[in-house]
Amino acid sequence: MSQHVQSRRLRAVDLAKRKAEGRKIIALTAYHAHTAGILDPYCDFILVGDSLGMVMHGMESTLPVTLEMMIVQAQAVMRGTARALVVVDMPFGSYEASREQAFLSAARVLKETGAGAIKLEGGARFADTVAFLTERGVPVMGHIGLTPQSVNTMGGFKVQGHGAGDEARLIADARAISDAGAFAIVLEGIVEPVARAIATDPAVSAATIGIGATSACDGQILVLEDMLGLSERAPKFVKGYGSLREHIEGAVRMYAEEVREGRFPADEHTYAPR
Ligand SMILES: Nc1nc(=O)c2c([nH]1)NC[C@@H]1CN(c3ccc(C(=O)N[C@@H](CCC(=O)O)C(=O)O)cc3)CN21
Ligand SMILES: CC(C)C(=O)C(=O)O
Ligand SMILES: [Mg+2]
Repeated sequence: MSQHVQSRRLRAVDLAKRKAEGRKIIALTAYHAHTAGILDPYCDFILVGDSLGMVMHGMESTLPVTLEMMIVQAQAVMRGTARALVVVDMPFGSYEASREQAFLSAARVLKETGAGAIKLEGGARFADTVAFLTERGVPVMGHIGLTPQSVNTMGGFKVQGHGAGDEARLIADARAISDAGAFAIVLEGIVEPVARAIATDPAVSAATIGIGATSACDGQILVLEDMLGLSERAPKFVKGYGSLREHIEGAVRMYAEEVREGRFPADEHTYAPR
């Protein structure tokens, strides 16, 4: 009898194992079906991030993003992918009020999109929420350090971990979220030695995913439009792997020129009568 090998999506539990295996976790954000499809063979997980508010909609922060916006883009990313785990950000206001609010919002995301996990921002104070969700079948990715939804209380998008007190707080945050059952934790905008201490902490069993953190993390993530060179401005931690802005501008300039001069459309772009 032949064994039928069914290809399936990676799951949160598969990524959790990577920490022990020492095989790096590759991740990028995506908000659209087609870009997500390009990433799918290369990424272990694709994050539908609430950064979509800033990247797609020109918002000044991620605060105005709604659960409905996240669900619509997560549906698009699910349609465009087959292999990668899809993780969806819980937007500001959809999970902080109570563990129950968090569960109801997370359940909507999993039911309406088919995504395999959610991500929420916050440290030790959200440990009970992480445990509540995990115990009820929702895989949770944590996110500590520079948490953009706290821009108003942080006083800007400020790198975290300066000073011994802040280091101790971040280490406690990582341990609390990990102990609560998070399968992974995003470490964003944390000074390198502190991020390294967390990523190599034997008391942190969750896989660590860095963005502006340290190469010692179990994986890395960037906002796709930033690394492609499409974003107008990108944080210092971004490496440009492409220059899409110039590429798009060049194409649009040529198109405008050809339309102006009547060189587009040419014969091959028009219909002859039958
Ligand atoms: N396009 C995009 N890329 C991101 O990485 C991203 C978003 N949007 N939106 C949500 C958050 C906001 N993020 C940001 C935004 C700005 C900085 C920034 O300008 N940081 C300063 C250092 C600030 C300080 O420590 O005082 C820098 O120079 O990088 C960092 C992260 C990360 N996330
Ligand atoms: C930057 C990543 C980690 C994120 O949370 C987002 O894109 O919203
Ligand atoms: Mg986010």
